[in-house]
Amino acid sequence: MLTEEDMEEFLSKKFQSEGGDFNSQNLISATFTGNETTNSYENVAWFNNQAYHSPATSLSYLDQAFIRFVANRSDFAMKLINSPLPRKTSARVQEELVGSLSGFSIAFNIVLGFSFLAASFCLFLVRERVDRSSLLQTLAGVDPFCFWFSTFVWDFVNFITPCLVLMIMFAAFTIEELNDNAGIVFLLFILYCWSSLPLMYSLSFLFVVPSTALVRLTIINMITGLASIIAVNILYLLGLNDIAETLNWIFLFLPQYCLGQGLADVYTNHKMVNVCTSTAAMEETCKTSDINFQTDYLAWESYGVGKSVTFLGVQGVIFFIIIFLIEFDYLPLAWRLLSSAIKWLFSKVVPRNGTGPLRRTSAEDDEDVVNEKKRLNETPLEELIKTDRLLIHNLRKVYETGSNSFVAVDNLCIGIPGGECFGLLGINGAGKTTTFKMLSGDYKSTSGTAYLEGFNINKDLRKVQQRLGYCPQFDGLIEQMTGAETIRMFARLRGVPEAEIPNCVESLGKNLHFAQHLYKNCGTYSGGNKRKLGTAIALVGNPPVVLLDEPSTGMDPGARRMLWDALADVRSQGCSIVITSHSMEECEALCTRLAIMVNGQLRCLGGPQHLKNRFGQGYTIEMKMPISATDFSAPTTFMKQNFPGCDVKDDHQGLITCQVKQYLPDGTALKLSKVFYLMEKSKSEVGVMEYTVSQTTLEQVFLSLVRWQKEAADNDDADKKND
Ligand SMILES: Nc1ncnc2c1ncn2[C@@H]1O[C@H](COP(=O)(O)OP(=O)(O)OP(=O)(O)O)[C@@H](O)[C@H]1O
Repeated sequence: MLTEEDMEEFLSKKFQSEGGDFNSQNLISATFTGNETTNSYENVAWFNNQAYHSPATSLSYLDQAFIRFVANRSDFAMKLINSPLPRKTSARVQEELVGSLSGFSIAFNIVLGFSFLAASFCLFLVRERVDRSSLLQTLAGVDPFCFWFSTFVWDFVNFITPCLVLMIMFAAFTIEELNDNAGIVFLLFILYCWSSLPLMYSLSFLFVVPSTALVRLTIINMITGLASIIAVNILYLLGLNDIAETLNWIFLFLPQYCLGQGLADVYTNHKMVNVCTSTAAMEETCKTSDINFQTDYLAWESYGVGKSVTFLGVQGVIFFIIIFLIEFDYLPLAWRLLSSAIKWLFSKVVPRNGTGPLRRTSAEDDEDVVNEKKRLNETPLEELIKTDRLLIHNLRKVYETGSNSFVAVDNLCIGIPGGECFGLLGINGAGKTTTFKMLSGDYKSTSGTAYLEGFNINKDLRKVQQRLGYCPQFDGLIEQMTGAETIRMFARLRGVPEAEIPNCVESLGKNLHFAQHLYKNCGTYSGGNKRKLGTAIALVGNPPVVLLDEPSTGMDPGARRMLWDALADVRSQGCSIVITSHSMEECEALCTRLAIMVNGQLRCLGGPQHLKNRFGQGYTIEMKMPISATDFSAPTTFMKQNFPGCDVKDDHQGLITCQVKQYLPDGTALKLSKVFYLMEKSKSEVGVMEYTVSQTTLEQVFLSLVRWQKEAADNDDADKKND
């Protein structure tokens, strides 16, 4: 359409009148102004910038129209070719490098996801270690190599599965840079599993709460992986190649970094290889522009992944060595030696007042305890091994808490023959569990040792553990397994023949009275049933020595008696049992010998009757008075007059309890016949309705001995307050 109007006005009117979309209606136009006489023209080609080729098309049409007009040839036609100039090779390479940033973002996201995935493998390990379940497995004969190998194989299978899914996704989304090198990418994934799993295992030893371990290890993985990759790549982009190269070497010791950098390198190298090997000219340009690419993807130089692959492989070996150094106590030992050296140096620089570890007030040495100590220290070991199945020889444990040391077990000496049930009694904190932990190898003793069937716990711990059944104070069960599965697992570990296992499971369930719960998950068990299962685990495979730490806690009276029967059976078959309990009834029912621990030392040692005879304070007499009686002075006076030194313990609800001394002031023993004669007399003289005479109970012996620990503790507290 021709017009003489101003072009902008013309176009806006046309747009308004025709309506529709401006960009599709108005592509090109032209304005011609000029003077034929002076032969001067000013032509303008207009174009809509939305269309790629509109400038060239517009110019072409304008030129064609102008030539037709000037040459007066209406058939004149022009053909226009619009083609970009060829780009510089270096510009193309640069463009590919910028494009390879998507390789970086793929690597970044994979590392982010793997930070969570890798950390999740520590959850079960921390739980097993803290619940003492792994200790029980070790006691059942699991070799540490076997434990870590099977853990690794299982975790590896679980880890490699998401890696395979990722590779399927690369294929589905046609990420050809990774698909074309699937072998290398898969190798990176395999080696990442190989190195990151043992790293997580060794770090899991630092934690006691599984969820804390998961969160902290995820954060550690994210920081070591993402921050390191970002830092190195930004430094390269900023041209700070020297610093980036140094950091690259340092970060190669981190599995996360190796994986991320490796994947990004595979991606970039693929792009570079494609560009630089497309023509000879490109290859030349790449060489002259110092652009790195490797036709061998496993090359050591950039962008090969040789370094990442090698370092991932080496890391796996190093982290496994660390696990075994921890497992065999070399690393904790080195740490203890280092911290003692630092403490020693520090004490030289800043002298401290103090007399070494806080030793709890010492008990007066009892004759039986002294004799046992003497026997164990003076008899040759070869002789003792013949008579005593378990020998606890000057066992001592000092806990280091911050700057303080605390003696929990103080030179314990006990010999326990085969077929004995030995009770270790004491109030809370006396040191019983610590003793068990040292015997089971859970804790190292500070000094002294123990021998089980001649094997020294400090030198042949594995052999000791294989001969020991242990029911710890806290259950140590894997909550996802049923009771039957748990017993079956421990039976297999202890080498019970496969054919006998079903019978073993059923009989333990029946004897310990929890057969109806055998096929339920342990996590759903009540406290008492958990203790029954814990005891069953300790008894699986008939070990020669069984340690039971408060096995009957939480059991109902019926179940408790069933447990006693089961333990009595086991003892009669020749097994030595060492039991701790707060139930004196249980100790009287089960123990052939017992010791009471006070402040980490033995306060007394011997059979229940022997202890009652030695430490008993005579007889306990209970008198029942008529309900209407309100004045008890007459019976009280009667008792005090007839039984010198009589202690009236209680006088409520018409019930009077008196403690009568076994020996009279002149040293002669009080005869039972005299006791009954006087009590019969009390019926007629002071109106006693009924009476009972009983010997001092074990509980009374216990209370009289441990009262000493309480008093000592109270005195210690008072001293501290005074300080
Ligand atoms: N890991 C530890 N670090 C520091 N002190 C500890 C540690 N474990 C135990 N103790 C302390 O050692 C002492 C003995 O503890 P232990 O658990 O052996 O007592 P226990 O006789 O088994 O008590 P309970 O009857 O309550 O089980 C206690 O004073 C306790 O606080």
